[in-house]
Amino acid sequence: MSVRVVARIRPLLKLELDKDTIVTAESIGRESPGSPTVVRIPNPKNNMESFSFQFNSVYDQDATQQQIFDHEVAPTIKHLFNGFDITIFAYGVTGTGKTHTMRGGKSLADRGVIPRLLSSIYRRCRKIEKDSAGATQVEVAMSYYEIYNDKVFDLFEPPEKRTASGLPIRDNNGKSVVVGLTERPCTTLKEFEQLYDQANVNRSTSATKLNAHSSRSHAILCVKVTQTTETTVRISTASAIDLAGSEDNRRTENNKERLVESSSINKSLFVLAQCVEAISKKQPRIPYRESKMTRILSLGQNNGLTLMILNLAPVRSYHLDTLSSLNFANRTKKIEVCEVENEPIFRSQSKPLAATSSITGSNIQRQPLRPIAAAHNANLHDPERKPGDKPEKPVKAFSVYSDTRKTGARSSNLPAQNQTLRRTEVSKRPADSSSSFSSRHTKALRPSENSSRIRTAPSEPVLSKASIEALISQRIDEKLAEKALQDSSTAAPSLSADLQKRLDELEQRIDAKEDGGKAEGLQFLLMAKQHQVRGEDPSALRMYQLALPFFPGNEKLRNKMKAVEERIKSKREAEKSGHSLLTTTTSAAPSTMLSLPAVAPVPAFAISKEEKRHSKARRIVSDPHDDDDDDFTPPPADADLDASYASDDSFRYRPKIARKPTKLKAKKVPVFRDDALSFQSSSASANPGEHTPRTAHLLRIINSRDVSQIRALKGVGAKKADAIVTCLVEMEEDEVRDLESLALLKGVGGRTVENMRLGLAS
Ligand SMILES: Nc1ncnc2c1ncn2[C@@H]1O[C@H](COP(=O)(O)OP(=O)(O)OP(=O)(O)O)[C@@H](O)[C@H]1O
Repeated sequence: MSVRVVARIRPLLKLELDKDTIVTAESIGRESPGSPTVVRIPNPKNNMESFSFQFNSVYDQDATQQQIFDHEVAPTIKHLFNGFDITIFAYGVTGTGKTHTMRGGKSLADRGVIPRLLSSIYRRCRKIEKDSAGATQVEVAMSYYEIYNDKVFDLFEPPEKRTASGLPIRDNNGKSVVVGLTERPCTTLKEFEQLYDQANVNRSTSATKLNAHSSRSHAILCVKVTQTTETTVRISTASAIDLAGSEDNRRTENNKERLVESSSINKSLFVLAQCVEAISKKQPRIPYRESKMTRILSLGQNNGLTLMILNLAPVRSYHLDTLSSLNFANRTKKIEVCEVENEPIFRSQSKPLAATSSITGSNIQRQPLRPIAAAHNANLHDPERKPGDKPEKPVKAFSVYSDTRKTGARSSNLPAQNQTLRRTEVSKRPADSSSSFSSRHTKALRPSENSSRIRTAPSEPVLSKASIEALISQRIDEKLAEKALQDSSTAAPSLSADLQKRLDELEQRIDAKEDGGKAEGLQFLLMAKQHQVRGEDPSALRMYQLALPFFPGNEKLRNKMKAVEERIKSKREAEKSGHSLLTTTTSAAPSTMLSLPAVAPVPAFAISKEEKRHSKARRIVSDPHDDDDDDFTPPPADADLDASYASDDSFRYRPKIARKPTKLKAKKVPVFRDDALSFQSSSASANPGEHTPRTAHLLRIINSRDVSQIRALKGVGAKKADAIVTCLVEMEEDEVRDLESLALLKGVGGRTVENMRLGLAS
């Protein structure tokens, strides 16, 4: 099923005026007036026009905490107890009410999703224990942590106990887990409240111009529910995530410390948007690993149920930020998550219960995914696939709805994404086709041998012969599916397999270098490179700008930025002169577009020329019945260069317009004299066989891309070695084939090559 997305418009704050309200909730068509599903917002270019975005539900300013909980969260609780993980996260710009929604206030009426969730969980625990006359025991334990400046900190630990690098994240059975988190058993609501309040004191919050109590971190609360019967143990987790809000630093007037926090927040949200974009475009690489938040959230990779609460401010001062958020949410709602329950562990064959008491660290106990679900989602068997077809999408445990408009969508009252169920609908279990948590009947619709075994009377043998056989065959299936997944992933599209590998290596290096600022800076550099590789120069420039504070005075970085700036400038000039039609469209962009956040958190995805032609048609002009599900795609701003860097335009996805690969151009370079051979500057790649042993050795070292080996070469320091590897990553060719090509790498030059070569023992 897809991620359930609901929007909540917060009430006006003290200094906000009613006349500035621009965001409203509306119902469509035949739906009852009491259940709005559309957010309407004016076109920033033309107030007479409006855009509308449809979600599963929309809550207006007067919606209460109770309503949000009762309609959106309460229905998920029975699924939690049926073995599904649930993820609830609040997303939105700073000051839009995420913390209010998730945590809420102290009074009963003001309590947010989290305390209500816990209250409900405890109620259900008691009921289960009572109904089973004590045969089923339910334990609740919690861990609570924050991601601050891309580092993970345990909120159950006081700040003075934190290490500078935070807690590491590891992959465990395809799940990202934080190693070394405290897990607190928590048996009553009162106990929970004490723990939670205490932990929140440790959370990084601070006053900004936009919010007196702004969260400076992403906070993740994991509630582990363990149900134990005489024969089985079933563990499921509810994760409630209060994301930090994106910020326009020109509006916040943040100081240096806030700026660093803010750029980290914005970066992680930007990566999240990139992940959503990559998923929706079925790109082979989803950049989850580029930020800790996306790794942990694993949107689209996590199993179970996912609810996103999109928090919106109603007023004009948030106009563009709100559009950005709506755009993001519009894409997110199309992500399909795999609804897989955590199978019970049979106590007779599992480790003792004590060993399963932690969901954190490496000892997480979870049954593998059901092979049928995994295989289904991994597209392992596509009978219609022909040899010449495009490569299949990479193996991820999700599938994605098409962005394209579906004809006939209006004929149904169901939210648009639920009308577009395609291939998954056929083979998925019936529960998957439901759009609403409340309408699922998991147990009844998911008969499985295991679940029937859970209900086995205690007097029966723990495992019958048939069940052992079934278990063995299930394990074999799982192993086969696992292997197929691995095989399939290695056969992922080779479009840029090599490049991909190098990027991954770079990522791993960054991961390994969790040494504070530098790793952060390297992350930005990595992202810059990725953008550059994709031909998205404005985004690359933005990332270089974000990296700059981490490498102050780095001339190379500045030069790189200059080069990118020039490239953008000339591209724009070429566009202006070559595509007058396009220019006409872009010049229509509103001036307000230029005032988008300096670090736009969410890309306003650009449209292709073809789409641009239809963009008018996509806008919904005062038509309350129009349930157009397409993205809001404002035309690109006709920004002058500098302004465009600061605009969303910088983050627009540009269709790949015949990007020129980085080729080593033949230009005049020094003549290198080796012991026996000399290579002329303009010579094509020399045959490696012609190299002297020393040159061949040097090229081998360079092509190893091993920074430590390269750094050991004469005249090459750490920075230069890094720069060389960076160039190699960006390079179109597989390897450097001769000394001339080596000298052409940025920052190398003839003298360095000569030094490197002479420094090697012949
Ligand atoms: N539904 C609501 N009812 C009443 N007040 C609200 C509501 N939503 C938000 N507020 C108020 O708006 C202000 C900002 O809300 P909150 O701190 O929850 O925003 P946020 O999105 O978490 O911001 P940040 O990302 O900076 O942490 C707070 O004063 C909060 O009390």
